[in-house]
Amino acid sequence: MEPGPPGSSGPVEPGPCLSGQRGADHAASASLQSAAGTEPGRHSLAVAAVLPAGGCGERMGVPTPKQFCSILERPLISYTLQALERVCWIKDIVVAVTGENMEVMKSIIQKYQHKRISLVEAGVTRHRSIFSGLKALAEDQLNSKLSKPEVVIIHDAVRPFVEEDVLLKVVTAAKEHGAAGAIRPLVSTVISPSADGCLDHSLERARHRASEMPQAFLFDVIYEAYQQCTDYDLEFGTECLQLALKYCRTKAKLVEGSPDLWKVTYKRDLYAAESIIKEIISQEICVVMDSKEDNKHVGHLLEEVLKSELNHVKVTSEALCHAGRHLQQIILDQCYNFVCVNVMTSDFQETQKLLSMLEESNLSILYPVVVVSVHFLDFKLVPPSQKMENLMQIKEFSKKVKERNILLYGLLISYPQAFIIHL
Ligand SMILES: Nc1ccn([C@@H]2O[C@H](COP(=O)(O)OP(=O)(O)OP(=O)(O)O)[C@@H](O)[C@H]2O)c(=O)n1
Ligand SMILES: O=C(CO)[C@H](O)[C@H](O)COP(=O)(O)O
Repeated sequence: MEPGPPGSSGPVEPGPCLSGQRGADHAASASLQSAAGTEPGRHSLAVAAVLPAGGCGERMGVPTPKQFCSILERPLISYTLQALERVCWIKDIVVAVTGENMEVMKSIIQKYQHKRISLVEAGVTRHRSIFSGLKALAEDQLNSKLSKPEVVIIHDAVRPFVEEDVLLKVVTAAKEHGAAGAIRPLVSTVISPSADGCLDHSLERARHRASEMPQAFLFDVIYEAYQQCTDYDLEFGTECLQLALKYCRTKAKLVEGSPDLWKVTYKRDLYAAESIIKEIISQEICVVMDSKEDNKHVGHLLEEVLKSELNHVKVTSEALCHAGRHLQQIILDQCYNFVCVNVMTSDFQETQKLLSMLEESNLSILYPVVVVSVHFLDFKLVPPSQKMENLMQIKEFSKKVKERNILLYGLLISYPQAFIIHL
């Protein structure tokens, strides 16, 4: 089966793998170590993850398994992998994929430069796929580059919005209780029908919860539970926490999760996921200026206009020329939109500086970063050949940084005309 959604668009531009750590990672990492009763720098808790990705997505109703459907030109599973991969304390990520989709998965790993991933053959049910992943992590595997973790996270490949804090919560709770899982309040009431299709009984909604993912387990607990499972469990079971309870008498700790943990199931969920990503990346705009002192800098005026026009968007401004410490922080705080206003020069040095900072930050690994480079030219004084040169230069930069998931647009302004070049 070929990857790509119904009517899927052109090639996907990869974002490289995050190599550095963000501040949040350090904090989470440190608290994981302390929760695990270890000290930073010494032996820390060994954590791995198993991602079942062997389903066919029947409910989505499209030929492509949903984990390979594209959202903003990138396969769904790549978002989920990246969300786990950026958590530095997850050592190995084992993905269960059908033999049929093994090559597709390999090409996604290569294209998006995913790291720390091992592939195993999925089973015919989700439980069998998870068991296959756990077997690969068990210590009795010959010639395996994987080692048995103390705690294993299980997370569906089709839940792309998993944050580090919930992973940390389930892992620390699993360390203490043996098992833990994310839950959400029920949206609808659960009822039980009788054989004749009539209501038998209804559950009190406030007393029940929806079980979501991620879940985490002491590896020995969940592996033992899967080894003892009946074929019926493996065929029809839908709840890993239940297996730990049934076969290891381990009562899972339940952890409140965020609404974004829901599982992409129906076609409309792909649109919902796309909207969530767009919302995440459109929360802030930073106007970058090429001079600090000038209060009348057109960048300040633009900032004011954007503030009054875009009510729900945080608008900040920062000068690039003063070592950019604040700008570094804005990038670290995950601002995805920049308008670089150049009044002092008509060359692209300032924009290039910003692009270098963005490239170094790895911000664009998960989601695209947009940069609009604004330049003022007096078209009466500047010969057409220079205008052309400027346009070509923006186009060249744009091509180069697109490979890094940075979308560069150029705006050359001369009164009274304005050109926007959509590159
Ligand atoms: N034999 C299977 C079946 C499911 N899964 C995975 O389990 C997760 C959650 O399952 P579900 O949402 O039910 O996925 P599908 O089985 O693909 O969907 P459907 O039930 O609509 O066919 C998905 O990441 C899916 O790929 C798996 O690894 N192996
Ligand atoms: O929600 C879950 C955790 O309990 C699972 O994702 C769910 O049970 C998967 O089941 P299915 O493959 O039947 O959709």
